[in-house]
Amino acid sequence: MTQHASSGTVSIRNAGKTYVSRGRQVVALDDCSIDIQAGEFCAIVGPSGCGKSTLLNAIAGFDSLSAGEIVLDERVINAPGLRLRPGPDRIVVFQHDALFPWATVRENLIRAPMLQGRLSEAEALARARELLARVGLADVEGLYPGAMSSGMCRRVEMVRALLNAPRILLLDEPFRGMDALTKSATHDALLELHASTGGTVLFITHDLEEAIYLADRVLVMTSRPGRIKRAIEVDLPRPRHRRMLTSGRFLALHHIAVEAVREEAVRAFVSGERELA
Ligand SMILES: Nc1ncnc2c1ncn2[C@@H]1O[C@H](COP(=O)(O)OP(=O)(O)OP(=O)(O)O)[C@@H](O)[C@H]1O
Repeated sequence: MTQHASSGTVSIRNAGKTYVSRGRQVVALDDCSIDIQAGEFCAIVGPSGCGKSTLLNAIAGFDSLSAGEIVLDERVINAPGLRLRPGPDRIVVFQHDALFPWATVRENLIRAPMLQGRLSEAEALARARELLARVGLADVEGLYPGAMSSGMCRRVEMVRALLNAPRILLLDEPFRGMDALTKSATHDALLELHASTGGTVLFITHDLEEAIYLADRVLVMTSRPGRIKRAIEVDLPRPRHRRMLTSGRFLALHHIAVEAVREEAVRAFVSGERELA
């Protein structure tokens, strides 16, 4: 099961992405560079439209870079002209529901590893049950997604992603729109899964509190064209607990992140005004 998870080093080197839409060029990323260590939990924050999803999609292999390269465990996975190969080594969890509605939780979980021949049915089921128990869902395997809350579905999706033992788990605002209690329980489920599987995680969010609570490093992106403006080391101990949210250190980190993002949001606003002028 852990054939990928012991690795997961990502190098983003001078990445650039320019979209051409209706004859107009949009430079989403420019000279964006960062190294992410194996097992590291990084959160990416930044103003709306700064290129966060573009970067995540480039790592996932959904869209090509226009410049630079992305290297995963010494293999170039994205560069201009390179044939992209998205696969189970890089799994994305989105905000919207992605479970098969016509299949039970058990079928949703064990299908891919069995079809790929990586795990037998018994192995997949044992691993699925172990991970479900870790996120407080020991008794849901016979349910259909329609019978579960969004928070439960998102936890099952994270378990499904990790059953594929990805080198990197990519999450694009997966908890957006959840109520505070559900969000908090889902944070702790993700932390538990990260602690027990040890894989690399890249998590996009607008919620700076969430970013600091979960991550080892918070990467703040500039306004478009996006690049990494600042990497904030989150030196809070693990395991994380909700009571840390009110600690002096947490509040200091939050202040640093808010200021960094605010600066970029203002810059985006000003450049938007100039574009309109
Ligand atoms: N397929 C596309 N074609 C043209 N422009 C695009 C395309 N996808 C994204 N863009 C533009 O690229 C820029 C970056 O978009 P992206 O979705 O990566 O930003 P983001 O930081 O994830 O935004 P948000 O926080 O609002 O989700 C935006 O200006 C967006 O309009």
